[in-house]
Amino acid sequence: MPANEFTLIARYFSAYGRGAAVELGVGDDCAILALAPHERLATSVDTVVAGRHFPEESLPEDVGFRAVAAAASDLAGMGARPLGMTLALTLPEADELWLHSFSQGVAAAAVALELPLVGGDTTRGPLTISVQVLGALPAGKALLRSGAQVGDGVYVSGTLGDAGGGLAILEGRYQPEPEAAEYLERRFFRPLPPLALGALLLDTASAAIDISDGLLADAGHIAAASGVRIEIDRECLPLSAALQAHPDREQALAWALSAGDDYELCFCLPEGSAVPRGCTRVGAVLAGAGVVCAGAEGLVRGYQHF
Ligand SMILES: Nc1ncnc2c1ncn2[C@@H]1O[C@H](COP(=O)(O)OP(=O)(O)O)[C@@H](O)[C@H]1O
Ligand SMILES: Cc1ncc(C[n+]2csc(CCOP(=O)(O)OP(=O)(O)O)c2C)c(N)n1
Ligand SMILES: [Mg+2]
Repeated sequence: MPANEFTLIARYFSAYGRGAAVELGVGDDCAILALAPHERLATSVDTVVAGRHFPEESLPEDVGFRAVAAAASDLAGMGARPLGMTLALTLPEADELWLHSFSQGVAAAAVALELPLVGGDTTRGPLTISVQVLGALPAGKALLRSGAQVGDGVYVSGTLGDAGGGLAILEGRYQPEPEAAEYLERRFFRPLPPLALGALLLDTASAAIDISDGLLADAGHIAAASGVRIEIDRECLPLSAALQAHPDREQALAWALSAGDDYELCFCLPEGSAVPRGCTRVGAVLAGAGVVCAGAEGLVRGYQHF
């Protein structure tokens, strides 16, 4: 007999819900999560669709991991402490091999990012995966897009452009050495948004955003929300060893500026602030509007869904 939706939920999605904040997880009308006194709830949802957010032929385990990480990235961008997540899943059929592998990826991300799976929804239709994340923010603190001040430095975490390179490999547009290929594909499928860095920045950063659409586009959201101009220096962009080995530096820089899928942070710090480990200064906040980057005039900024 084919499994019904409750069997599928029990089999694949009910075992990853334990966490310090979880009072009630999968199985009732709502989950119940506890906030500490003086904390507030931060929440965000992101959907991923085959062929648009990941190649159709991706391994289900990678799809599951990536969907959770992409959603968790917004908690990092806000400085929120992860509490838990819910998963809304629309499936064309009850393919248990697919579900087993997918749920392993979700579970791996749940552990890595400390986001217990506390609830969700399972329906039939074209494959669509939505992850809602729940986080906690201390009273009066949050990393908003709107606080950048003229004179601040602009920083990013980690390295940029790796996922763009990974997608190019998956789509047959780039063939590096096997070691670089493995690293770049992993950066596409297994991003780890820097949640601890987000929380650390709550006391120092004037503004922040997670980089999902590419540095130029996402820095543009800070510039617009803060009423400032941001200048990015292409030569300062942090590139991984794998991208530095790219024979065409222009292509590597283009990925770092505009391919997106990085799930790193872009943030602004007042002059003289200590720079967190693993972060790089890439530009400055000036009076005016928009994002300027010499040498990047022709690049498309941000992924357009419509
Ligand atoms: N259908 C919608 N209804 C209400 N708010 C939405 C909807 N789609 C997006 N938003 C909100 O618009 C803002 C920008 O969305 P998006 O670009 O997806 O942000 P992010 O890159 O952080 O995921 C966010 O605050 C998001 O919550
Ligand atoms: C097959 C495939 N093609 C293209 C991309 C590139 N891409 C798709 S959506 C996107 C931006 C982020 O997605 P969005 O739904 O806008 O997420 P949000 O900004 O809301 O977090 C990027 C860079 C991809 N990840 N996979
Ligand atoms: Mg979104």
